[in-house]
Amino acid sequence: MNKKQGLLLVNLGTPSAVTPMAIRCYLTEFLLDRHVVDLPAFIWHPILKYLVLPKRVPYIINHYQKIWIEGESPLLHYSKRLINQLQPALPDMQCELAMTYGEPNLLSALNNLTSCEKITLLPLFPQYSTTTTQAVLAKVKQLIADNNIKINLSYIRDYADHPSYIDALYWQVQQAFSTQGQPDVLLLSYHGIPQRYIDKRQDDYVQRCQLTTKLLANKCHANGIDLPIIMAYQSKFGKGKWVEPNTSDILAKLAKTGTEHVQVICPGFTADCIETIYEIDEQNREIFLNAGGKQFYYIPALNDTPLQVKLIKNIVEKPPFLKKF
Ligand SMILES: C=CC1=C(C)c2cc3[nH]c(cc4nc(cc5[nH]c(cc1n2)c(C)c5CCC(=O)O)C(CCC(=O)O)=C4C)c(C)c3C=C
Ligand SMILES: [Fe+2]
Ligand SMILES: [Fe+2]
Repeated sequence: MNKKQGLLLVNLGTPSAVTPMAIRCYLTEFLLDRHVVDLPAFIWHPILKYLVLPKRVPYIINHYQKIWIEGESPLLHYSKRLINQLQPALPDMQCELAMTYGEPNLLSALNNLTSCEKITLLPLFPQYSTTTTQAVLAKVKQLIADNNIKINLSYIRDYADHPSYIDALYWQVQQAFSTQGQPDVLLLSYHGIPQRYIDKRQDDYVQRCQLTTKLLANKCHANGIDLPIIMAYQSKFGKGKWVEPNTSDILAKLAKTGTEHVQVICPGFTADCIETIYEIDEQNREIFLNAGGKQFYYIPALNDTPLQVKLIKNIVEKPPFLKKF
């Protein structure tokens, strides 16, 4: 039986294998998207091909190798598990997963949903950014036009301040504190973006991250968690100024000024991936401990937990900013 309603979850994308070719393919598609890198093509294309990829692919492949789970990238692994948990929780909806770049393919997911009367598109980026959410929206629009797909599609711009999202983060923090003890500082680390996108595109990403931080901090403080809750931006890529402060700088500074125990949560990542498992839990852990810190704990992403399933169910049932395509 065809379901009347459809739900399309879209995450970023990840290499399909830990081979130089697969990683090169993934990075090429991702980094050629003008929502991600906006440099003029005649400058950026040769830089990417002759400078960035020959350096980045051999560097990043070792890190992907270490984090690979059951034959696939963690981002894909957790996103697939999430959709499998979500489908029985939303029995009247047909749930599909796609990636902006690579597989599962966005066009196939759209085609699978054409028999639904109403479809909700939820980009899995809690904080809107032109580099992620807008990239999904533009690609979906293009695919619909190019393939003459007839669907009734609405989208959720983001859910940075959705009460169920703040609740889910709060419970994740609570759980960490009850198993690891309360740290001296809780650091919220969000993926960074180039500063010029904030200025040129009126991207409100930073405001959306600040709002999540404020609401989560209020919730923690209202529930008797009395410690500094701060935020920073990670994963700087390439030259040029990115939004600040930088996560690694903050962790080094905290350790040098006497903070012994830090816990880090990455609220912008719906699924654990190279940027959390390697960059935060390995690279930034080392930075903190080498600078004199004593205890570091990375609080996992919501992944396929019941908290995440409930969160998405609530968002879909009470959507914020539902917009027509
Ligand atoms: C100019 C480059 C980049 C921008 C802008 C950017 C924004 C951005 N990215 C995410 C989420 C993820 N990024 C991931 C990996 C990743 N990101 C970049 C570059 C930019 N990201 C690169 C080159 C990579 C690949 C890994 C690497 O070489 O370091 C991932 C993980 C993918 C995986 O396979 O695990 C996620 C998720 C957000 C939310 C964001 C802006 C808000
Ligand atoms: Fe990224
Ligand atoms: Fe990175």
